[in-house]
Amino acid sequence: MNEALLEVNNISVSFDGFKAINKLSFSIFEGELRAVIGPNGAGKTTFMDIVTGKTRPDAGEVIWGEKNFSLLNRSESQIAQLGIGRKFQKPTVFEEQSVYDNLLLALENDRQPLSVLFYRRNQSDDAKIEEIAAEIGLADRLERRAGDLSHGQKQWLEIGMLLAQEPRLLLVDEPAAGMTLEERDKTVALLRRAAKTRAVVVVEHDMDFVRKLDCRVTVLHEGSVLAEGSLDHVTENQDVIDVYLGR
Ligand SMILES: Nc1ncnc2c1ncn2[C@@H]1O[C@H](COP(=O)(O)OP(=O)(O)OP(=O)(O)O)[C@@H](O)[C@H]1O
Repeated sequence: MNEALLEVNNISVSFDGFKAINKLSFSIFEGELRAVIGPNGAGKTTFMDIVTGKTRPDAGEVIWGEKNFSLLNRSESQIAQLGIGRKFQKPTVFEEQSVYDNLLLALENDRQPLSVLFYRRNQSDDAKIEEIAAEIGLADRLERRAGDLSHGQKQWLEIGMLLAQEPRLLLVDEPAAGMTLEERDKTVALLRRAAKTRAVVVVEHDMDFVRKLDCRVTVLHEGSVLAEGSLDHVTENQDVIDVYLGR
């Protein structure tokens, strides 16, 4: 396997004495698609909060990239700048703007405020936006108002907005929730495509969706890794059956 892109090492965090994350250690590798599953309260969201700098762990290390940067004591925006993008469960696109303008705004995010002020549409942005729109299946919806998109399309648009910032790691929280079966299948294809050129971590409860992702799975339970491997491997694990699947 490649070098670890992200390594969480022995991290713990308590809320009012309750250990939400308990000596959690695992790694994500460059260009890897990984599913993270586990029962409610297992610590999946808290794990993402720690990686993105929203929550500070009480102990442990979070190490990023080949230069082994510590992500602790870095702000959320610094961590985003280092190449970690996060997709929250609810889509947060600019409803009044077109799909094109939403993607443009995401591209502009990287630029200096002054250049945004004097912005003119240019060919390289057009090409980039068309490329992303094709990747997220919205190539024929560029002029559509984002608020008029379906729930699934909004989710894809937001993933596209994150891709515009060229993250090396994309964290995606429960993408399948609220989607039709057809939208789910398209989302699986989108995430699998996205993971060809960057690492993608997907937190998801929907087992059918996770099976279709066809990737390595990490099972969390009580803030630690309970099992890891292929979905078949972890679903045969008696501990996983006891705490998660058998309920
Ligand atoms: N800011 C907070 N303050 C207090 N308790 C918290 C906080 N954040 C998380 N917790 C608690 O930590 C535990 C882990 O929560 P977390 O949201 O990470 O689990 P999860 O695996 O994402 O669950 P779900 O599948 O329900 O989203 C839960 O018991 C939760 O109530």
